[in-house]
Amino acid sequence: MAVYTHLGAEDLAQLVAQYDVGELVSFKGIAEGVSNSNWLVETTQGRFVLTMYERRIETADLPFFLGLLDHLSAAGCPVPRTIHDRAGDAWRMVGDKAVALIEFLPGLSPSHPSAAQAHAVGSALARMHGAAGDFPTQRENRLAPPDALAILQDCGEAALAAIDPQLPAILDTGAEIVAAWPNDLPQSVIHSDLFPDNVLMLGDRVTGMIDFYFACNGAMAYDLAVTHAAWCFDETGRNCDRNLGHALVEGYESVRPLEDRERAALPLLAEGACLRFIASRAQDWLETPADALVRRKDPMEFMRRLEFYRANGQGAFA
Ligand SMILES: Nc1ncnc2c1ncn2[C@@H]1O[C@H](COP(=O)(O)OP(=O)(O)O)[C@@H](O)[C@H]1O
Ligand SMILES: N[C@@H](CCOP(=O)(O)O)C(=O)O
Repeated sequence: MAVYTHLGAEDLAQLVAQYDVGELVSFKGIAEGVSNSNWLVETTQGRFVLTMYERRIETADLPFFLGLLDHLSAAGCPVPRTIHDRAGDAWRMVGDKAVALIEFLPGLSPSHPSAAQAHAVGSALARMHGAAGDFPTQRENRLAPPDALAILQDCGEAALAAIDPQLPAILDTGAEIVAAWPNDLPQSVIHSDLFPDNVLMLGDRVTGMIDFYFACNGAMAYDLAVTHAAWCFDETGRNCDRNLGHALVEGYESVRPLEDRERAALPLLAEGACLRFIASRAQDWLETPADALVRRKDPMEFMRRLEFYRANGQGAFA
C-alpha cells in the first residue's frame, strides 16, 4: 500500500458529496502501492478509487497526469478516466494534500505473468505510446539517469552500504550509464513504471494500465526496457525469463516495430531503468516513516537485474 494519511468516514462522505457520483456506501484503504494513499470507494452509483498524492508528486504536475488519463481513455486505451467534481475540477485539496477521484477498472495484477500476458502488455504499451503522441502537455523525466545518480549520491555511500554492502557499487556503475546514455531515440509520453502491479488483467486481456504518476516525455524504447526489467525476472531479480522477454517485445512490435537503433540501445536502456528503481527504492528505504502502512521495496532486486543486463548485453533480449 499505502495509506499514509488517515481519512475518517465523515471526511470521505463530505468529499464524495462534491462529486456527482451518488452517496458513499463504504470505503477501505488499499494496501498495494508505495507512493500515494489510495482508498476503494463505493457509492450508490458504483466503485471509484480515491487517490491522495503523497510522495514525489507535485500539484503542478496534476494537470499533466490527470489530463493524460482522460486523453488516453478517450483514445480507447484501457486507462481510467478522472472523475471531475461538480465545479469541473479534476482534483481538490483535502487539508494540504491534493486528491482525485478515479474511475475503478476491473482486473487483477498478475503475480506470475504468462508469456501471453506479457505479449498483451507489450501491445498495450505500444498502443499507449501511439495514443499519447498528440497529448499536448509536456513533462520532463525527473528520474532520468543523471537524476537517479544524484539521488544515490545524496543518500551517500555509508547509508547505501547500510542497506547492503554491495549497493555502493551503483555509484560508479551509475556514472557509466549516465555517460553512455542516448538522447536521440524516438519519443512520446511514456508510463515509465509499468510494473505488473500497475497493470490490471482479466485472463490475457489488459483491462487497466494505472498509476501514471511517473509519466513524462521520453524515449519509447526506454519504456519498453522498464517494462522488461519489471516483468521478466523472478522476485529476487536473479533469474530472467527470456520467454517472457520475447513475448513482451514481440507484443510491442506487433503494434509498433522498433527501429534498429532502439533495439541496439535496449540493454543500456534497461540498465538505466534499473538505476532509476535502485535510486527510488534506496531513497524510500532510508526515508519511509516507521509507522507508514507500506512495505519497503528492496533496491538489491534491481542491482541483480542490472548485473544481468550488463553481463548479457544484446543477449538479454535475444
Ligand atoms: N483505477 C483503478 N482501478 C482499480 N484499481 C485501482 C485503480 N487505481 C488503483 N487501483 C488499486 O490501487 C493500488 C495502488 O494504486 P497505485 O496507483 O498503483 O498506487 P501507488 O501510486 O501508491 O503505487 C493498485 O495496485 C490497484 O490495486
Ligand atoms: N514500481 C516501483 C516503485 C513505484 O511504486 P508504485 O507503487 O508507485 O508503482 C518499484 O517497484 O520500485
